Parts: sequence; structure tokens; C-alpha cells
Amino acid sequence: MARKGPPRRLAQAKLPTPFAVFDMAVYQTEDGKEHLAISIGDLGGLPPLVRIHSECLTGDALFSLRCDCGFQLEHSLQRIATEGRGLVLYLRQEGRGIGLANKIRAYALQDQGHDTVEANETLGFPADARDYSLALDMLFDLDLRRVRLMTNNPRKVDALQSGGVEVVERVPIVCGRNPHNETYLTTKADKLGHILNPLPAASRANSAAPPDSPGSPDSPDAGDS
Ligand SMILES: Nc1nc2c(ncn2[C@@H]2O[C@H](COP(=O)(O)OP(=O)(O)OP(=O)(O)O)[C@@H](O)[C@H]2O)c(=O)[nH]1
Ligand SMILES: [Zn+2]
Repeated sequence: MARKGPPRRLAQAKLPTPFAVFDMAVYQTEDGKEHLAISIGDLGGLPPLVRIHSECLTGDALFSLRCDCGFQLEHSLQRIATEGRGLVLYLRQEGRGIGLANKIRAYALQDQGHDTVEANETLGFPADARDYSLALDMLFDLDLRRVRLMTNNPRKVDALQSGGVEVVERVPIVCGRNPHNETYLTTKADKLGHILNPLPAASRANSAAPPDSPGSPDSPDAGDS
């Protein structure tokens, strides 16, 4: 992705939601894209809950059941509201970084039988074209160096840890499974390494995480569904 320089914080205001009143701040990158930091409470002190959410117009705004994005976004805001403290970074990396039109092209290929990874590759893209350096820049801007990351994706954990933000806990966010996204979720687990079936804490120590995942920051509590 062509992104130079750190993002600039442009504007901030309150964001009232059904769950709580959040603070939102807009960051702009040099490519002109606008990203959001949505937070509540004082983020200093103990590591807060953080969700790094990649834009999914169809799931986040249009109730699509093809994926789990909208459910995860709602769950994150709800859980952060319940804790009274935390942050959602809403990154404009639509379609795992390939953009909306290409994601819809990938959906069309999936309707013909390709899985989500094959569809990206058939279009000439990597399976996942996202770049988390932007998330790191935003976390640094917010003075956050230690977080409890809400994700099922070990690559996100790796990206933060190798960029200098410690993930003290990976909090599973397993929700929204339905007949329309069953195959998609299975592919994410099989080919992209997502951890979608948290085991009971006692038996999880050496299992669910794929070989390249850090494993240790897993949350002791299982994800909900
Ligand atoms: N290219 C492509 N992008 C997709 C597809 N389905 C969802 N997305 C995008 O995938 C991104 C979300 O990524 P996911 O793999 O669902 O989840 P994640 O962010 O890696 O991991 P979690 O933190 O566990 O949610 C969003 O940008 C969606 O627009 C698809 O079939 N093809
Ligand atoms: Zn989605």
C-alpha cells in the first residue's frame, strides 16, 4: 500500500451509540484516506481492550451475512462500553486491503466456487494485502504500548508485537457465524490461520494457535457466539 508518513489527526467529536457515548477522532493518511479512533474512558494505566477493525462496507453498514465483520464491530463497541474503557481503530482497508470493487469481484468468484483466498489470488492479489503500520502509528499517537487485542487473527497480534506494541492478551471475538459465512469462516481458519474455535482454557495451552502465532497472549476466557 502506498502510504507515506504518519497519519494526521484532523478532527474529533463525540459519537453517541446505543452502547455508550464514545469519543471519535479522524486521522488522515497521505493517500487521502480517513481512519477513525473510537474510544471511551482513560486509555492510560492498565492495558485497555483494543479492536483493530478493517473496513467492510457490506458487513459493517449493509448487514451482509457473507462475513462476520458487522457482528464483530458491534460486539467490540458493546464490550468496550461495558468495560467503560477501550478503543476501536476503524481502518479503511476495505476487502483486506484490495478495495470495495475488487472485494465484490472476489465475491463473484466465490459465488462460482472459489474460496476467499483463491478468489483474491485469481484477481492477482495476495490473500491479505493489509498493512498494520497505520494501526501502530495511531496507537503510538494515543500513547498506547500495551493492549488487550480483540481478534482471532494471529497475524494482527504478530504485526503489533513486531511493531513495538505488546499484546498482553488476545481476546477472542468469535461471533456472527451463519449459513452464509460458514465456508468463508472455515477458509479463514484453514488458510489464514484464524483461531475460531477457542477451547476451554485448561486444554488450550498448546493447541488452537497455528505454528507461527505467538500463542501466549491468549485470553483465558472463551469467545462468545
Ligand atoms: N478480499 C476479500 N476481503 C474480504 C472478504 N470477506 C471479508 N473481507 C474483508 O476482510 C476484512 C476483515 O478481515 P477478516 O479476515 O474477516 O478478519 P480479521 O480482521 O483478519 O481478523 P479479526 O480481527 O479476527 O476480525 C474486511 O476488510 C472485509 O472487507 C472476501 O471474501 N474477500
Ligand atoms: Zn466483512
